[in-house]
Formats: sequence, structure tokens, C-alpha cells
Amino acid sequence: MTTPDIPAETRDQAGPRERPVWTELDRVRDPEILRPITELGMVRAVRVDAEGRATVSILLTIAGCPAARRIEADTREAAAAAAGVTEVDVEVGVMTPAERQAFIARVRGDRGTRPLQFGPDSLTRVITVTSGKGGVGKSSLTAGLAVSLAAEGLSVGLVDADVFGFSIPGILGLSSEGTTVQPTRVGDMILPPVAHGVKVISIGMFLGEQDPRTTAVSWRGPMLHRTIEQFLRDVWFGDLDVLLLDLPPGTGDIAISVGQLLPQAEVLVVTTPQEAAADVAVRSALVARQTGQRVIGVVENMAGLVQPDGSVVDVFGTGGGALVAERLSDAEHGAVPLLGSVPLSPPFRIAGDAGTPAVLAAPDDPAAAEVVRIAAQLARGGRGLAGRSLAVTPR
Ligand SMILES: Nc1ncnc2c1ncn2[C@@H]1O[C@H](COP(=O)(O)OP(=O)(O)OP(=O)(O)O)[C@@H](O)[C@H]1O
Repeated sequence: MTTPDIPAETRDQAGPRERPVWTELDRVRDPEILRPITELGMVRAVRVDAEGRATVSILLTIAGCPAARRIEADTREAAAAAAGVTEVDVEVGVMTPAERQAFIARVRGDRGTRPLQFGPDSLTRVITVTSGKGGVGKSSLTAGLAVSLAAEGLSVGLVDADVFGFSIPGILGLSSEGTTVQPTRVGDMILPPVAHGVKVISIGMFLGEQDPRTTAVSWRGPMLHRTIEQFLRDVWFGDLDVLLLDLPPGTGDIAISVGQLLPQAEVLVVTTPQEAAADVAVRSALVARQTGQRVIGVVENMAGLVQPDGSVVDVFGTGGGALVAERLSDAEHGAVPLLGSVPLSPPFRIAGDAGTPAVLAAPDDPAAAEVVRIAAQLARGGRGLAGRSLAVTPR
């Protein structure tokens, strides 16, 4: 990091040699905020001499900002593409506290001081993913759906509120060898890391130096509530099309807090084909309903494993997904559809373990393809999905 020495100059003050560089810099996006650095006040000055040597002075929010290298490289590349530029020097400095405050105000727009995001007036669709039992693949599906929706061009956020099994950072490649990527803090604003196009925040990112593999966090209800509230208040997600929440299995405190904080949330229920899992899944959906949330569909996971010879082994039996959908459908709430049935698939698990969900790493895998199909239905469904009968044919 160098101390910038060219004088600060705004875009309006730019001369004819500098203007094309400013235009190219519009393409450089802050990797965490996903907005152009020109718009965020991160370009301090641009200077181009008569020989076409450009000096671009950029400002990072904090020293050691994890995105520094990427911003610097993208800036260099963009400036080099400007007409008339023969050489590029990028000077990297750090914002003063006043510049940082201005940056925070710009990022938050006119939303003022930390209101709860995604309240009832928000245009963001909030979908919580719940299951009765643990280990049914809820986190894997949530991550796969988030990445698929982002790949469809939607702006997607993911909150991993699974306090006991925060596996989202691992599945999305944000955690390895016991180290989890930390969110960047700018003032009191927390910027979620972006993985495969999804803005991700997880309880697992707030353990400090502790290794999540060996750290047990015991949470009391009020603390859980405050943590979820903080996620929705202090973590800056920007304008999202969809926010997915991975909830802990069961009917606990988090589900109730989410119901209070996000009463407009829609609920997706994950179950396995097994009848015992289906019973518990129904109960967790009923708790969500009691808090005013709408159940928009059921996803069955770990359905029949297709053998190399084409035969199918139903490791966990059959019919659990349809059973849950049927039990949750009634005259008052309408038909709750079974949105899909995701087969057991070793490549699906292997991709998740390696940090790139199968929807990206192995899109031809039948489980991955089914997740993409479910995501497409969610994307099409919009807010009025509940109660509509969808033309879905489970495998
Ligand atoms: N369709 C599938 N085929 C093969 N393996 C799967 C499938 N779905 C999930 N898995 C694997 O099953 C294990 C449990 O999945 P996951 O962690 O997503 O479950 P979960 O319901 O979120 O669990 P918990 O709520 O207890 O954290 C993981 O190892 C995951 O890779």
C-alpha cells in the first residue's frame, strides 16, 4: 500500500485525458458491495500525462481490506483499457474516518441509521429453509438454491442461522482447515463475504480465533434473537431480490425469532422420503405457520439413489415429501406443492464438501439438476406462490 501523492480530483474536474479512464473505472465493482468503485467514492483521483501514463489513486475502506488485491488488479486492468493510456500506476490508500463515514452513508443510501432490513415493506423475498430433523440436507439445498438463483441473475443473500450446524461457509468455500472467511467491518457496518455470487453471513463467522470444528456454542434464546436481529440490522446486504435463511432443524427459538422479525417470510420445508422425518418436518412447518409465515413448498431430499445399472435404491424409503405436502395442504392455506425430489448422489455431496456446490461444479448430476429446477420454480413463483397449484412432477 502506498501513500497517494497525486492531489485528489473529482470526476467533474477530470480533463479530456482522464475522462476515458473514469468511464472504464465504472466497470470495477467492489467485490463485497457489488457496486462500482466510482459510485462508492473509492476513486480519489485520476491523472494521465501527455505520454499516456495514467496514475489512479484509489481508497480502501480499511487497511488490509481483504478485497484490496482484487480491486487494485481490476482497477489496473480497467484503466489500461482506456483510450490513450499506455501505462498504469495504481496508488492504494486508506479512507480517513470522514471519508469512511461518507462511504457508509453512500452505501446505505437514504435508509438512515440502521433500520431492520427486510421488514414488511421490503421488496426482497425472504425464504426460510426449515426441516424437522437434522442431517436431511437442508444446508446443502439452501446453498444450492442460493447459488442457482444468483446464477439466474438474481441478487441473493444467505443467512446461516443454523447455530449448531453452521455448515454453509464450508459448502460455499468460505471455510477450510478450521479457518472461516471473516466479514469486513466498516464502522458499524458488516459486509458479508460473497461466494459464488451470493452474499453470505454465518454464525460460524463470529467465532473469532476459535476453530469451528472444535467449538461448541451454547446459545440461550435471547442471545439467538439478538444475533439474528444483528444480522438483519448491521450486515449490509444491499438491495436483494431474495434472502434465504438456513434455520436450525426443529421448532426452536430461532424459528420463533425469525417469525417475529420477518413475518412476511416464506417457508420451504425440507424432508427425506422417510415417514419418521416427514412427521417432524410437518411440526416445524406448523410452528412457522403459527408465527404468520407462509409455507410455499416442500422439497424432498435424499430420494432414490440411481445405480450404475439404472436401478434405483430407495435408501430412505419413498413418499415422505408428498406426505408432508399433503399434510400441510388444507382449505385455509391452500395446496402446498412438492417442489421437487432430489436424489441421493455422491457427486452432490463431494462438490459440497469441496466448497463449490454441485449446481456449479457438477451441473449434469441428477441431484444438482433437480436443485436448479426447484430454484427456477422459486424464481418464477414470486411472492404469490403459496396456495397455487404448480405443475410439478416428482421423479
Ligand atoms: N442429495 C444428497 N446426496 C448425497 N449427499 C447429500 C445430499 N444432500 C445432502 N447430502 C449430504 O448429507 C450431509 C448432511 O447435509 P446438510 O449438512 O446439508 O444437512 P442439514 O439438514 O443442513 O443438517 P443440519 O441441519 O444438522 O446442519 C452432508 O454431508 C451433505 O453433503
